[in-house]
Amino acid sequence: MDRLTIRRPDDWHLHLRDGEMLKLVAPESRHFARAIIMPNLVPPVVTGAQAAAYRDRVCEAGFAGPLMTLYLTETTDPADVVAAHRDGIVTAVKLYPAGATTNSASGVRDFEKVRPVLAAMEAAGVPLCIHGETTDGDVFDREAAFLDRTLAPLRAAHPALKITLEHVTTAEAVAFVREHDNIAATMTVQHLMANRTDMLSHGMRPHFYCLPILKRDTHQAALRAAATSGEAKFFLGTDSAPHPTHAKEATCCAAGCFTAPHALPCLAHVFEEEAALDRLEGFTSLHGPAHYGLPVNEDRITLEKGAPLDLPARIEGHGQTVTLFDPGHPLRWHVR
Ligand SMILES: NC(=O)N[C@@H](CC(=O)O)C(=O)O
Ligand SMILES: [Zn+2]
Ligand SMILES: [Zn+2]
Repeated sequence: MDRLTIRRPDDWHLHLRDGEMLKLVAPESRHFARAIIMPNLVPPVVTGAQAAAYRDRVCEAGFAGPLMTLYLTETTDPADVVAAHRDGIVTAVKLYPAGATTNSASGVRDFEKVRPVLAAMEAAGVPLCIHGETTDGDVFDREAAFLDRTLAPLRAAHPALKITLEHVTTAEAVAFVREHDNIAATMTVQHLMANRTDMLSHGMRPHFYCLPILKRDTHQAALRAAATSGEAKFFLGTDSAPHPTHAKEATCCAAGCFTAPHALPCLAHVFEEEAALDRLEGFTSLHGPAHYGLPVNEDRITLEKGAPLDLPARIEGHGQTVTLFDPGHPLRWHVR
Protein backbone atom coordinates (compact mmCIF):
# COMPACT_ATOMS: atom_id res chain seq x y z
CA MET A 1 0.00 0.00 0.00
CA ASP A 2 1.38 3.44 -0.82
CA ARG A 3 -1.64 5.63 -0.26
CA LEU A 4 -3.99 5.90 2.69
CA THR A 5 -6.97 8.20 3.24
CA ILE A 6 -8.13 8.61 6.83
CA ARG A 7 -10.35 10.91 8.82
CA ARG A 8 -8.45 13.99 9.86
CA PRO A 9 -6.40 13.25 13.01
CA ASP A 10 -6.52 15.03 16.36
CA ASP A 11 -3.65 15.45 18.81
CA TRP A 12 -4.75 14.63 22.35
CA HIS A 13 -1.62 16.04 24.04
CA LEU A 14 0.14 19.11 22.68
CA HIS A 15 2.36 21.88 24.08
CA LEU A 16 2.10 25.14 22.18
CA ARG A 17 3.70 27.40 24.84
CA ASP A 18 3.00 31.14 24.66
CA GLY A 19 4.36 34.38 23.22
CA GLU A 20 6.89 34.16 20.38
CA MET A 21 7.28 30.38 20.69
CA LEU A 22 3.50 29.95 20.30
CA LYS A 23 3.60 31.99 17.10
CA LEU A 24 6.39 29.79 15.72
CA VAL A 25 4.94 26.36 16.56
CA ALA A 26 1.13 26.81 16.32
CA PRO A 27 1.07 26.49 12.50
CA GLU A 28 3.12 23.27 12.69
CA SER A 29 0.05 21.32 13.90
CA ARG A 30 -1.78 22.15 10.68
CA HIS A 31 -2.70 18.54 9.83
CA PHE A 32 -4.56 18.10 13.11
CA ALA A 33 -8.13 19.31 13.43
CA ARG A 34 -8.15 19.55 17.21
CA ALA A 35 -5.61 19.27 20.00
CA ILE A 36 -5.69 19.13 23.77
CA ILE A 37 -3.51 22.08 24.73
CA MET A 38 -1.42 21.53 27.83
CA PRO A 39 -1.57 24.22 30.54
CA ASN A 40 2.02 24.11 31.85
CA LEU A 41 2.83 27.69 30.97
CA VAL A 42 4.79 30.00 33.27
CA PRO A 43 2.64 30.89 35.16
CA PRO A 44 0.30 27.93 34.62
CA VAL A 45 -3.26 28.12 33.26
CA VAL A 46 -5.24 27.63 36.46
CA THR A 47 -8.57 29.42 35.99
CA GLY A 48 -11.32 29.29 33.39
CA ALA A 49 -10.67 32.94 32.56
CA GLN A 50 -6.98 32.24 31.91
CA ALA A 51 -7.88 29.25 29.72
CA ALA A 52 -10.28 31.37 27.64
CA ALA A 53 -7.62 34.06 27.14
CA TYR A 54 -4.99 31.44 26.22
CA ARG A 55 -7.41 29.83 23.76
CA ASP A 56 -7.76 33.17 21.98
CA ARG A 57 -3.96 33.55 21.74
CA VAL A 58 -3.66 30.02 20.30
CA CYS A 59 -6.26 30.72 17.61
CA GLU A 60 -4.63 34.03 16.78
CA ALA A 61 -1.27 32.26 16.40
CA GLY A 62 -2.74 29.96 13.76
CA PHE A 63 -4.11 26.80 15.36
CA ALA A 64 -7.88 26.65 14.92
CA GLY A 65 -8.87 23.64 17.03
CA PRO A 66 -7.64 24.12 20.60
CA LEU A 67 -9.29 22.11 23.37
CA MET A 68 -8.18 23.75 26.58
CA THR A 69 -7.13 22.28 29.91
CA LEU A 70 -6.76 23.62 33.43
CA TYR A 71 -3.64 22.97 35.50
CA LEU A 72 -4.67 21.30 38.75
CA THR A 73 -3.17 22.80 41.90
CA GLU A 74 -3.78 22.10 45.55
CA THR A 75 -5.87 25.27 45.70
CA THR A 76 -7.96 24.75 42.54
CA ASP A 77 -11.59 25.74 43.12
CA PRO A 78 -13.92 22.83 42.24
CA ALA A 79 -16.71 25.24 41.25
CA ASP A 80 -14.47 27.08 38.76
CA VAL A 81 -13.45 23.79 37.12
CA VAL A 82 -17.01 22.56 36.80
CA ALA A 83 -18.22 25.93 35.46
CA ALA A 84 -15.37 26.19 32.91
CA HIS A 85 -16.19 22.71 31.63
CA ARG A 86 -19.94 23.33 31.58
CA ASP A 87 -19.40 26.57 29.63
CA GLY A 88 -17.27 24.78 27.03
CA ILE A 89 -14.08 26.68 27.92
CA VAL A 90 -12.11 23.62 29.01
CA THR A 91 -12.20 20.00 27.88
CA ALA A 92 -10.17 18.47 30.71
CA VAL A 93 -8.04 19.10 33.79
CA LYS A 94 -4.35 18.22 33.89
CA LEU A 95 -2.66 16.72 36.95
CA TYR A 96 1.11 17.10 37.31
CA PRO A 97 2.78 15.64 40.38
CA ALA A 98 4.82 18.61 41.65
CA GLY A 99 8.34 18.39 40.25
CA ALA A 100 7.67 15.52 37.84
CA THR A 101 8.32 17.38 34.58
CA THR A 102 8.70 20.73 32.79
CA ASN A 103 6.85 23.54 34.65
CA SER A 104 5.23 21.22 37.16
CA ALA A 105 6.28 23.09 40.30
CA SER A 106 2.69 24.27 40.94
CA GLY A 107 1.35 20.72 40.67
CA VAL A 108 0.12 18.34 43.31
CA ARG A 109 2.26 17.29 46.30
CA ASP A 110 -0.46 16.01 48.62
CA PHE A 111 -3.11 14.06 46.69
CA GLU A 112 -5.52 14.29 49.64
CA LYS A 113 -5.80 18.03 48.98
CA VAL A 114 -7.28 17.54 45.49
CA ARG A 115 -9.86 14.94 46.50
CA PRO A 116 -12.73 17.50 46.56
CA VAL A 117 -11.90 18.69 43.03
CA LEU A 118 -11.62 15.14 41.74
CA ALA A 119 -14.97 14.27 43.35
CA ALA A 120 -16.59 17.31 41.71
CA MET A 121 -15.06 16.36 38.34
CA GLU A 122 -16.25 12.78 38.73
CA ALA A 123 -19.80 13.98 39.44
CA ALA A 124 -19.81 16.50 36.58
CA GLY A 125 -18.09 14.28 34.00
CA VAL A 126 -14.93 16.37 33.64
CA PRO A 127 -12.03 14.26 32.31
CA LEU A 128 -8.68 14.18 34.13
CA CYS A 129 -5.37 13.95 32.23
CA ILE A 130 -2.42 12.70 34.27
CA HIS A 131 1.35 12.92 33.96
CA GLY A 132 1.85 9.55 35.61
CA GLU A 133 5.22 9.55 37.35
CA THR A 134 6.43 9.64 40.91
CA THR A 135 8.96 12.32 41.74
CA ASP A 136 11.39 10.06 43.55
CA GLY A 137 13.04 6.71 42.94
CA ASP A 138 14.91 5.54 39.85
CA VAL A 139 13.92 7.63 36.82
CA PHE A 140 13.25 4.51 34.73
CA ASP A 141 10.85 3.12 37.37
CA ARG A 142 8.79 6.23 38.08
CA GLU A 143 5.85 5.45 35.80
CA ALA A 144 5.35 1.93 37.14
CA ALA A 145 5.73 3.21 40.72
CA PHE A 146 3.07 5.87 40.10
CA LEU A 147 0.57 3.24 38.97
CA ASP A 148 0.88 1.30 42.22
CA ARG A 149 1.34 4.13 44.64
CA THR A 150 -0.92 6.87 43.29
CA LEU A 151 -3.09 5.89 40.35
CA ALA A 152 -4.52 2.65 41.73
CA PRO A 153 -5.80 4.29 44.95
CA LEU A 154 -7.00 7.38 43.05
CA ARG A 155 -8.94 5.14 40.65
CA ALA A 156 -10.44 3.15 43.50
CA ALA A 157 -11.60 6.35 45.22
CA HIS A 158 -13.11 7.82 42.01
CA PRO A 159 -14.18 4.88 39.84
CA ALA A 160 -16.39 7.00 37.56
CA LEU A 161 -13.75 9.67 36.90
CA LYS A 162 -12.72 9.62 33.24
CA ILE A 163 -8.92 9.47 33.13
CA THR A 164 -6.33 9.80 30.38
CA LEU A 165 -2.96 8.42 31.43
CA GLU A 166 -0.71 10.59 29.29
CA HIS A 167 2.30 9.53 27.25
CA VAL A 168 2.53 5.94 28.51
CA THR A 169 5.99 4.42 28.23
CA THR A 170 5.89 0.98 29.85
CA ALA A 171 4.33 -2.45 29.52
CA GLU A 172 3.03 -1.94 33.08
CA ALA A 173 1.08 1.16 32.03
CA VAL A 174 -0.39 -0.63 29.02
CA ALA A 175 -1.56 -3.46 31.29
CA PHE A 176 -2.97 -1.05 33.88
CA VAL A 177 -5.01 0.78 31.26
CA ARG A 178 -6.35 -2.48 29.84
CA GLU A 179 -7.42 -3.63 33.31
CA HIS A 180 -9.41 -0.59 34.35
CA ASP A 181 -12.61 0.96 33.06
CA ASN A 182 -12.82 4.72 32.41
CA ILE A 183 -9.12 4.97 31.73
CA ALA A 184 -7.42 5.40 28.38
CA ALA A 185 -3.87 6.30 27.36
CA THR A 186 -2.15 8.60 24.94
CA MET A 187 1.08 7.58 23.23
CA THR A 188 3.74 9.77 21.70
CA VAL A 189 5.67 9.52 18.46
CA GLN A 190 9.05 9.27 20.20
CA HIS A 191 8.04 6.44 22.54
CA LEU A 192 6.79 4.40 19.57
CA MET A 193 9.85 5.14 17.42
CA ALA A 194 12.71 5.00 19.88
CA ASN A 195 13.99 3.44 23.09
CA ARG A 196 16.68 4.30 25.63
CA THR A 197 19.37 2.54 23.63
CA ASP A 198 18.64 4.81 20.66
CA MET A 199 18.96 7.76 23.04
CA LEU A 200 22.16 6.72 24.78
CA SER A 201 24.23 4.23 22.81
CA HIS A 202 25.77 6.24 19.95
CA GLY A 203 26.48 9.35 21.97
CA MET A 204 23.80 11.07 24.05
CA ARG A 205 20.98 12.49 21.98
CA PRO A 206 19.30 15.44 23.68
CA HIS A 207 16.45 15.60 21.16
CA PHE A 208 15.36 12.12 22.29
CA TYR A 209 15.17 13.23 25.91
CA CYS A 210 11.69 13.71 27.28
CA LEU A 211 9.70 12.73 30.35
CA PRO A 212 8.69 10.06 31.05
CA ILE A 213 12.12 9.02 29.79
CA LEU A 214 12.41 6.50 26.93
CA LYS A 215 12.48 2.94 28.29
CA ARG A 216 14.08 -0.30 27.12
CA ASP A 217 13.15 -1.95 23.83
CA THR A 218 10.74 -4.46 25.39
CA HIS A 219 8.59 -1.57 26.63
CA GLN A 220 8.72 0.07 23.22
CA ALA A 221 7.51 -3.21 21.72
CA ALA A 222 4.59 -3.32 24.19
CA LEU A 223 3.61 0.23 23.23
CA ARG A 224 3.79 -0.56 19.52
CA ALA A 225 1.67 -3.66 20.01
CA ALA A 226 -0.98 -1.70 21.94
CA ALA A 227 -1.00 1.25 19.51
CA THR A 228 -1.47 -1.03 16.52
CA SER A 229 -3.88 -3.44 18.24
CA GLY A 230 -7.00 -1.53 17.30
CA GLU A 231 -7.99 -1.23 20.99
CA ALA A 232 -9.94 1.97 21.57
CA LYS A 233 -8.12 2.67 24.85
CA PHE A 234 -4.96 3.77 23.04
CA PHE A 235 -4.66 6.88 20.89
CA LEU A 236 -2.31 9.61 19.76
CA GLY A 237 -1.12 12.42 21.97
CA THR A 238 2.09 13.63 20.36
CA ASP A 239 3.31 15.46 23.49
CA SER A 240 5.11 17.64 20.96
CA ALA A 241 6.99 19.84 23.44
CA PRO A 242 9.11 22.55 21.84
CA HIS A 243 12.09 23.94 23.73
CA PRO A 244 14.58 26.40 22.22
CA THR A 245 17.46 24.48 20.62
CA HIS A 246 19.92 26.10 23.07
CA ALA A 247 17.91 24.67 26.00
CA LYS A 248 18.06 21.15 24.52
CA GLU A 249 21.71 21.23 23.48
CA ALA A 250 22.85 22.26 26.93
CA THR A 251 24.63 21.09 30.07
CA CYS A 252 21.21 20.47 31.58
CA CYS A 253 18.95 19.44 28.71
CA ALA A 254 15.26 20.41 28.88
CA ALA A 255 12.78 17.52 28.64
CA GLY A 256 10.59 17.37 25.54
CA CYS A 257 10.65 16.27 21.89
CA PHE A 258 9.34 18.47 19.09
CA THR A 259 7.35 16.21 16.75
CA ALA A 260 4.34 18.20 15.58
CA PRO A 261 5.57 18.88 12.01
CA HIS A 262 6.24 15.23 11.09
CA ALA A 263 4.17 13.27 13.59
CA LEU A 264 1.96 11.73 10.90
CA PRO A 265 4.83 10.59 8.61
CA CYS A 266 6.48 9.06 11.70
CA LEU A 267 3.31 7.21 12.70
CA ALA A 268 2.64 5.92 9.19
CA HIS A 269 6.21 4.58 9.25
CA VAL A 270 5.59 2.78 12.56
CA PHE A 271 2.23 1.36 11.55
CA GLU A 272 3.64 0.15 8.24
CA GLU A 273 6.51 -1.58 10.04
CA GLU A 274 3.92 -3.29 12.24
CA ALA A 275 1.83 -4.24 9.17
CA ALA A 276 -1.05 -2.27 10.68
CA LEU A 277 -1.65 0.69 8.37
CA ASP A 278 -5.33 -0.23 8.38
CA ARG A 279 -5.38 0.62 12.12
CA LEU A 280 -3.71 4.01 11.87
CA GLU A 281 -7.03 5.84 11.53
CA GLY A 282 -8.34 4.38 14.78
CA PHE A 283 -5.22 5.52 16.64
CA THR A 284 -5.06 9.03 15.17
CA SER A 285 -8.69 9.90 14.46
CA LEU A 286 -11.31 7.65 16.11
CA HIS A 287 -10.32 6.43 19.58
CA GLY A 288 -9.56 9.87 21.03
CA PRO A 289 -12.94 11.42 20.16
CA ALA A 290 -14.67 8.31 21.54
CA HIS A 291 -12.84 8.64 24.89
CA TYR A 292 -13.64 12.35 25.16
CA GLY A 293 -17.23 11.95 23.93
CA LEU A 294 -16.65 14.23 20.93
CA PRO A 295 -17.65 13.74 17.29
CA VAL A 296 -15.03 12.46 14.86
CA ASN A 297 -13.80 14.85 12.19
CA GLU A 298 -15.74 14.81 8.93
CA ASP A 299 -12.95 15.74 6.54
CA ARG A 300 -10.09 13.46 5.53
CA ILE A 301 -6.38 13.56 4.80
CA THR A 302 -4.36 11.41 2.42
CA LEU A 303 -0.96 9.96 3.23
CA GLU A 304 1.26 8.91 0.34
CA LYS A 305 4.49 6.96 0.26
CA GLY A 306 7.24 8.25 -1.99
CA ALA A 307 10.72 9.73 -1.92
CA PRO A 308 12.30 10.39 1.51
CA LEU A 309 10.85 13.46 3.19
CA ASP A 310 13.10 16.48 3.06
CA LEU A 311 12.59 17.70 6.62
CA PRO A 312 14.35 20.75 8.01
CA ALA A 313 16.61 20.03 11.01
CA ARG A 314 15.03 22.97 12.79
CA ILE A 315 12.41 25.63 12.36
CA GLU A 316 13.10 29.28 13.01
CA GLY A 317 11.10 32.45 13.38
CA HIS A 318 9.90 35.07 15.85
CA GLY A 319 13.38 35.03 17.37
CA GLN A 320 13.05 31.31 18.22
CA THR A 321 14.80 28.16 16.99
CA VAL A 322 13.42 24.67 17.64
CA THR A 323 15.05 21.42 16.50
CA LEU A 324 12.86 18.59 15.22
CA PHE A 325 12.94 15.08 16.63
CA ASP A 326 15.01 13.07 14.11
CA PRO A 327 14.24 9.34 14.17
CA GLY A 328 17.59 8.63 12.50
CA HIS A 329 16.26 7.10 9.33
CA PRO A 330 14.36 8.40 6.29
CA LEU A 331 10.58 8.90 6.39
CA ARG A 332 8.77 8.10 3.19
CA TRP A 333 5.19 8.87 4.09
CA HIS A 334 3.94 12.38 3.63
CA VAL A 335 0.65 14.19 3.98
CA ARG A 336 -0.66 15.19 0.59
N1 LIG B 1 7.18 15.55 27.94
C1 LIG B 1 8.19 16.34 28.26
O1 LIG B 1 9.32 15.88 28.38
N2 LIG B 1 8.02 17.67 28.46
C2 LIG B 1 6.77 18.40 28.50
C3 LIG B 1 6.01 18.18 29.78
C4 LIG B 1 5.32 16.85 29.87
O2 LIG B 1 4.49 16.53 29.03
O3 LIG B 1 5.61 16.09 30.81
C5 LIG B 1 7.08 19.88 28.32
O4 LIG B 1 6.22 20.71 28.62
O5 LIG B 1 8.18 20.21 27.87
ZN1 LIG C 1 3.92 14.91 30.96
ZN1 LIG D 1 3.40 16.85 27.59
